[in-house]
Amino acid sequence: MSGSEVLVYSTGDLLAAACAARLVTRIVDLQAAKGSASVVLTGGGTGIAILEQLNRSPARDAIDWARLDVYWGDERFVPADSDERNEKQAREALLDHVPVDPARVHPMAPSDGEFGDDPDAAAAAYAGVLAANARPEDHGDVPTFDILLLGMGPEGHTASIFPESPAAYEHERSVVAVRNCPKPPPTRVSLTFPAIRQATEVWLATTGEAKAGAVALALAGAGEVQLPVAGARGQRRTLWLLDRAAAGELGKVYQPPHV
Ligand SMILES: O=C(O)[C@H](O)[C@@H](O)[C@H](O)[C@H](O)COP(=O)(O)O
Repeated sequence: MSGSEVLVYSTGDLLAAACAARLVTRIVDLQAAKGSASVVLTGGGTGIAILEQLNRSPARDAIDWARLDVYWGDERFVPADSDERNEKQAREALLDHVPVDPARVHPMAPSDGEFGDDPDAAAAAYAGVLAANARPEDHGDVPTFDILLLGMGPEGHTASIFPESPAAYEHERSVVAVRNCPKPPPTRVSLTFPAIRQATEVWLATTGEAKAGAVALALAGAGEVQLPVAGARGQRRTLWLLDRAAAGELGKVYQPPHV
């Protein structure tokens, strides 16, 4: 995966804290430069831990929260009040504790929302939200997200794009419904590769020995259909944030700059 930067941290907690610090700095710089910033959040333990660390950061309110656009890379298609919801977890970890502008926070629909139990309708609606927020300079129907956060699974899924799944072959639509996911819950809504690759920067944050093989394969150039995380690239930057365990197999194929 050419052009990837890899940062390795001694523990997952340090990774989450360091990623939170990076987010503060990057968002503050973006807001100073262009008056606003946009981030795409992810679910999963590492993604939520980053938000929890950001909420605890002494520099948290250096961010102008009212000028931050918040999207999600994927969502579990469950009722709004389900603890499985990425949105609910993100709100509890961070968003409910900072003065975001509700009009600039864009969750994906729940299974008991206006689209009922129809994940295809929820996906189409989110594609419409992205299109409505895209500007002419974005050259399409997806905003150029400033920072897109992702996690990954041991078999190489990212967002809710799983190996050899229909979503891994999707290159037209920006958002799709995902069914029969190996990682519960089984039904989700997810950005596709074209939407993910619209981001200026993609930050992949993962921890644990179970991910080490997929990390090494992705950085060695595996294909995105068999290993979707290999397809998660930013237009200008793809940054991998790993703990030592997740970087454990890199020695065989990749020598990251250890920090
Ligand atoms: O909704 C989800 O489940 C996530 O978007 C998913 O892609 C997650 O980021 C990875 O499965 C990693 O999860 P962990 O960090 O918990 O291993």
